[in-house]
Amino acid sequence: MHFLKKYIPKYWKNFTVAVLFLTAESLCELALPTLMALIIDVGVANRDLSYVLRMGGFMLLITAVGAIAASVRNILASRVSQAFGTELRSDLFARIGQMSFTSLDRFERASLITRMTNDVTQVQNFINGLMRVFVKAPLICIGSIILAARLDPGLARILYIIVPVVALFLALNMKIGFTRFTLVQKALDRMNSVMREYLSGVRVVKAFNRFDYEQEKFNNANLEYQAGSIHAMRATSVFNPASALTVNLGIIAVLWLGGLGVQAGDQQVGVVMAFINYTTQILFTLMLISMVVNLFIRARASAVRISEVFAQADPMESSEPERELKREPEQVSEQGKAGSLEAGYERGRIDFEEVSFSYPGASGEPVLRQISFTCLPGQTVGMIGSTGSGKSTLVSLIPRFYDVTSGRVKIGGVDVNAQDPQALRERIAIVPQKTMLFTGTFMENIRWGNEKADEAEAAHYARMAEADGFITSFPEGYDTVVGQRGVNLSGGQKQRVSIARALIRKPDILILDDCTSAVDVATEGRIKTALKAYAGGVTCLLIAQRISSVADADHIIVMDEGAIAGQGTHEHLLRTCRVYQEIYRSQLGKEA
Ligand SMILES: Nc1ncnc2c1ncn2[C@@H]1O[C@H](COP(=O)(O)OP(=O)(O)OP(=O)(O)O)[C@@H](O)[C@H]1O
Repeated sequence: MHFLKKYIPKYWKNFTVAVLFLTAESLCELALPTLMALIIDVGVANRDLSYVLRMGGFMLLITAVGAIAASVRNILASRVSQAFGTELRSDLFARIGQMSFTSLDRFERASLITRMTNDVTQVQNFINGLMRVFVKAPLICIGSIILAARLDPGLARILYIIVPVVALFLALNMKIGFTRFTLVQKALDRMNSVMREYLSGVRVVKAFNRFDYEQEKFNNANLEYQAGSIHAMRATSVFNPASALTVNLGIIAVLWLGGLGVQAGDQQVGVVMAFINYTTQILFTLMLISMVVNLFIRARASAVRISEVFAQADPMESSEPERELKREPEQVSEQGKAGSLEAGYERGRIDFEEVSFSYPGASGEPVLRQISFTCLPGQTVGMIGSTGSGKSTLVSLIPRFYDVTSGRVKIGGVDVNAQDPQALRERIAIVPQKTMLFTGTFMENIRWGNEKADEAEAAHYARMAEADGFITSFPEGYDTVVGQRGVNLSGGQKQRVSIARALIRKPDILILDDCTSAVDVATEGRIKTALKAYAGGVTCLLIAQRISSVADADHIIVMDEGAIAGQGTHEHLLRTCRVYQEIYRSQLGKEA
């Protein structure tokens, strides 16, 4: 839970001020029973009305001071806990944003949402609770014991018994509650996960009429959450009544022994009443502690889950920083020469050298085996192969979404492991296989790729991606709001908007991962012609299912079961590559 340390310097001052007001509030509360004992034993016993009024007025004043201190403390407590919660959520969001795919894959997406929301709230509630009992509880508890002992050392022995017993109950409560509340948070994760999956697949669920099945899945997760919560509550519920019972037994003992003392004339009524007040205050404080202990148990379970996100070691963070843009010229030409006829610095050049890759945590055969190829700047390289042959995985190594298991991926002649992932990605634009648009207008979605680009540029690239036609057919044109994930668009329309979003980035390397699969052949042809004009010095990697999509590429790579089955031009592959011939035959129905 080291992550909490970061917030201490920022909030300790307000926290301390809140605690000071809390101390004032506690001192006021502590003084009241003694004042009351004086009113009864001195004022009432001696029928001294002016003493009663004076002390009564003093009690009122002290109560008012206590109330003001409590209000200020409440305001400060809310301010500190809310500000802390907001900052923690924001830091978590930033941390998740920095995570590599390797780290992200370790967490369920729904679990990350629960951690950012519910878990942060639990910690925030605890901090708030802490400012209600921190200092106050021990102060009132110890102060009550001392003041009660001063009033009557004999009766105080009862307190020496009940306080440790109640403290033991609190400790047990904490120990038993922690594991159970951790399980409750996990059950909440599962429930969120079912909900999230349902919402993202709602069309499929409706198309297959499987709502009942999904409903049952949700109900099961919901019941599991309920059972977990009940189990946790049940396991810890015994401790509060047990504490109350212990204290009440103590009060009975005080009444009994005090009553005997009063009867025998050794004891004053006011003292017995003050003693009972102090005992009740102790009970109240211990209850308060118990409430905060419960908050603490949940907060601790939540803080552990939050710290897992912060502690997620990211292999990419530990690698060397970017240095390729500042390389010495001699070094550049040497690296540039390797495997290339052209020397010098080539930002769009891609080299794969004997690359093998397995997804972190996955067992079995590597997804990619001994991949070697080179894309020269400005080349259009097609990539084709059966489904699951590793095409998307291969291109995900270029922006360093994952680190290779062995071999080297070089961009611009420099190993990607020696480059800062963020700077590297600045130079690459990807149109992913699964199109993703964000809530906002067409214009916002396209300019999302490059904030600096103006509206005319956005329209220019939309035309290039064959998106301008259908965008302008909407009454509000580029200002039409695209629903969440582009829900109000067809698959092909979404693909074209995401192509425009990539083009506006003006990258050194453009990766198009099967992004015209939902576009008709004629439109695809026009996009490709436009891309040729656009490409210039841009290296374009084009993954496709249709051979016609890659046939005119400068170079084609054929993937088969994680390895390269052949590479070269269309004609060369038709002559030499069996896998390519098979794809060609299956698609065109003619012999190669
Ligand atoms: N995040 C992941 N974790 C573990 N394995 C994965 C992951 N993503 C893909 N795989 C596996 O890697 C292999 C290659 O998948 P990949 O998506 O790269 O293939 P592809 O050639 O792009 O397929 P398609 O043409 O269907 O998109 C598959 O066997 C797949 O199961």
